[in-house]
Amino acid sequence: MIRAQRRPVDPPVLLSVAGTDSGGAAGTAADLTTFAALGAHGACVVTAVTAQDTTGVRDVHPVPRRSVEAQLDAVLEDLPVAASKTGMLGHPGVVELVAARLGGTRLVVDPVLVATSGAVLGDASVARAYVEHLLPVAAVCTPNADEAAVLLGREGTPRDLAAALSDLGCAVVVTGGPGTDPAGASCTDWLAHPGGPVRALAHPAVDTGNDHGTGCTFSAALAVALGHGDDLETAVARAAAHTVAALHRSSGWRLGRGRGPIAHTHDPIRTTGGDR
Ligand SMILES: Nc1ncnc2c1ncn2[C@@H]1O[C@H](COP(=O)(O)OP(=O)(O)O)[C@@H](O)[C@H]1O
Ligand SMILES: Cc1ncc(COP(=O)(O)O)c(N)n1
Repeated sequence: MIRAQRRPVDPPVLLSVAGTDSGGAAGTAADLTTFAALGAHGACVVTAVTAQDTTGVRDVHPVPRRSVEAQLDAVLEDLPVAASKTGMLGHPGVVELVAARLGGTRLVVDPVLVATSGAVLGDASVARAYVEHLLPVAAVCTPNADEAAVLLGREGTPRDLAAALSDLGCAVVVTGGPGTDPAGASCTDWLAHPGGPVRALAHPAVDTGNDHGTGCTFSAALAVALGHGDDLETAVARAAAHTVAALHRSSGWRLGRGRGPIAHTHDPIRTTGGDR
């Protein structure tokens, strides 16, 4: 007798709206692999194609707005998106488009403006569009301290920048690498809710030069946790733990001539050498 098979549970669908990185460390590559590592199905809307490696960005080819719009329509008209995240958007028109389509949903905005290598991936008009259109309708925004200062047009402590950005209407995590601790032993992220207190969230620092794609991985993991229904503090803690574990896995790698990729792998398949 053939028994009726129970239908497997559908994975949550997570959407990445980001640029590609030909070196496979940041952007779409980091987002989709993080979604997969955390058990989600990843959809991706590509906003720009970058020629990039571990040492820097050689070329940026923006995807036309109407193509970004068509990709967004294709995903949103077909798939039950539980949460989304944005990375490099590259053009103010694309920032406005994303605000119109994804505003008010479980949306994590990683305002990518400058790459780790120093390349500008979003100019002043993009920063203005984030402030005017996207941050007021996002669930949470995850700039590093430099990006937070560019968005606000002024310097400040990470705590102060987090509080000021949250006044725009969304929760904010100002992320900090190991440079936030003079001893380099811990990293502190600053979490601010609109109108609420700012909390310092510290975790151990990983001593590594392989951190290209870290911010993308963190914000993608944060979107997965929010898609699961976690509250923001739990989601931030889970995303940080995932990121730290990934940085540990790649810390001994020697890939590329520059800042190597953060690990996107889970349990690597090891070569056993067969029966020898
Ligand atoms: N060397 C590190 N060890 C542990 N955590 C890190 C390290 N570098 C970054 N992080 C964490 O990774 C997340 C993303 O931060 P960050 O590196 O500031 O992003 P970005 O790539 O946008 O600059 C944060 O939670 C931050 O604390
Ligand atoms: C396409 C793309 N998106 C995002 C980043 C930022 O990542 P990082 O800060 O690690 O350079 C990047 N370099 N390229």
